[in-house]
Amino acid sequence: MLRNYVTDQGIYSVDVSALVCCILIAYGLWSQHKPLMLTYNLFGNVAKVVRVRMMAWQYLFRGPSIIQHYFDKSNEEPFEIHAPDVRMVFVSSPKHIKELDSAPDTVLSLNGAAKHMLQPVYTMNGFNWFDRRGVEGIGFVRTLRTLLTNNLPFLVPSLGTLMQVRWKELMASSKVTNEIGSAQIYLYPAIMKLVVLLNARSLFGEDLIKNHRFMSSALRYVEETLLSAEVVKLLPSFLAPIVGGSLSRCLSSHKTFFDSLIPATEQRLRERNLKRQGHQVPERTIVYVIHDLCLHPEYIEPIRRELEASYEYFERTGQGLPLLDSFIKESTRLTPVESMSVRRRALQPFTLSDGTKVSVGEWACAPSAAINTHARYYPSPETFSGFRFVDPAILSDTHEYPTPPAMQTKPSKLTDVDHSFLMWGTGRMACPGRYYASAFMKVVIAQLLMNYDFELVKPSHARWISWRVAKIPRPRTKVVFTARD
Ligand code: HEM
Repeated sequence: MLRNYVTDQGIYSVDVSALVCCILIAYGLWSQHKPLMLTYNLFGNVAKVVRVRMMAWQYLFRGPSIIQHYFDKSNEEPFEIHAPDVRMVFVSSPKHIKELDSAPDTVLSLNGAAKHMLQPVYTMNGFNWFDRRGVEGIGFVRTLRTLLTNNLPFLVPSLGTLMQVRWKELMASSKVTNEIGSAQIYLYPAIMKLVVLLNARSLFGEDLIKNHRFMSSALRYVEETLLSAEVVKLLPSFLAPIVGGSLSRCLSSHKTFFDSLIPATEQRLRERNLKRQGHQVPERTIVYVIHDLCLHPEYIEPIRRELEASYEYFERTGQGLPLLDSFIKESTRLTPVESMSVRRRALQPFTLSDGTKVSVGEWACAPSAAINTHARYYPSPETFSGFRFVDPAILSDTHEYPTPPAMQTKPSKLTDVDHSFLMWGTGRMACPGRYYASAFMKVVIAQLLMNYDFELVKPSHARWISWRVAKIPRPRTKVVFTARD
C-alpha cells in the first residue's frame, strides 16, 4: 500500500504495510528482553481495545441488531455495549430495572442522559438544564401530566379539525395518480410537518401557529438539534467546544424558535421549563402505525367500525377506542422508534446488585426493543397480532374481527407502564406526556382511517434507516391516499 507525500524537496513514496511490518518486527525484537507474558498481555489488550472501538463505530449503524445480539446471549444478566462516545450497561430483568428507578437522582440521572444526547449548550440556543432532576422543581412534569391530560377533551376536537384541513390541503398540493384523485405522499416528511403543527397548536396556542417564521423554524428545530448533537458527540472532546460553538452560531432555526417561543410561553404559562418538552414527539410512531395498517389491512374494517361507534366519546373524553389503542401498541412493540429506554447517566459511581459497575459519565439503560420480543412476556413474540392487548370480552362484542393470532394473558392499554413494555420508561420518571401523546396518535390515525383509504406504494422495500438505537423512517417511502367519498 503506497502513500505519496509532496514536500519542498520532492515527492516521497512510503509503503505503509512495509512500515507496519517493520514496527512490529522492531517491537518483537525489543520484546525478547521482556517477560513473554507482558508481550502477550499487551497484544491481547491492544486487540481488545481495537475490537471494542470497531464495535463502537458499528453501533452507530447497527445499534438495534447489536443490542439484540447481546441480549439474546445475556440470559437477562446485565451486558455492556460501547458507543464511540460512551459505555452503556444494559439491564433487562425486572429486578435490575427497578434498581435503576430506585437509584437517587444524584447517582443515576435521566436529565444527565438527555443532556448528553442533545448537547443543549451547543444545540439549543445556549439553553441548558441541571443534571439533577428537581433542582428547578418538577412543576413542568406535573403540568404535563395533569394539565395537558385534563385538557384532552378540549384539545382533541380542535386537533381533529386542524388535521382534516391540513391533510386536505396536502392532498390538493400532491401529485394525483388517477382519475379518482388519489395522491402520492412522502409519508415521513408529511407526518413530521403535521405533528409539529398539531403539537404547536396544543402547547403554544392558535396565535403562534399562524406565525410562519416560528412554524418553519419549529420544523427544522428538532432535526437540527439531533444532527448537531451527533456531530459534537463524535468529535474528540477538545474539538467539541470549537465546532459546537460554530454550529450553534449557524443554527438560525433555534434562534427564531426561542425568540418567538419565550415571550409567548412566559406570558401564557410562566413556566420556563416547557421549552424542552418538544424533545419527544410521536411522528415516527405514527408513520410506522400507518405502514402497519397498510401491511395488515384486515384490521382496518374492525377499527373503522369502532371509530363509527365511539369516536365521538373519544373526542369528549380523550379516552376509549380499545381496538385502535391495541393496534398502535402492537405496532410500537414490533417497530419501536428506539431500541433503548430508561436511560440514566451516572453522576456518581453505581453498582448493580450483581456487582456490575457503572462509572461516572457512563450510562445504565434497558434494551426495550429486545424485551418487546421476549417469549417470556409475549406469546408468538415475532407475530403481528393487532388486537393482542384487547380485553377478550370486548372482542367477543365486536363483529367480524380477524381472529388474533396471539393474545396476552392480561389486557393492557398503550399508556400502561410495565417492565415488559418500556416505551414510556419506568417508575417515577415514566413519561408524563404519554396520555397526550397517545390521544394525539389516535386523533391522527383515526382521522386518516375515517376519511381516506391508503396503501404503501412499495410494501416490500426497506422502511427505515438505523442510527444508534433509532429507527428513522425513510423519507422517500410513499403512500397513496384516496378520499373515501
Ligand atoms: C410517542 C411519544 C413519546 C415517547 C415514546 C416518550 C417516551 C419517554 C421516555 C422513554 C421517557 C423517559 C422515562 C424513563 O427513562 O423512565 C420520557 C420522559 C419524559 N417525557 Fe416523554 N415520550 C413521548 C412523548 C412526550 C410528550 C408529547 C411530552 C410532552 C408534551 C413528553 C414529556 C416528557 C418529559 C417531561 C419527560 C421527563 C419526565 C421526568 O423527568 O420525570 N413526552 N418520555
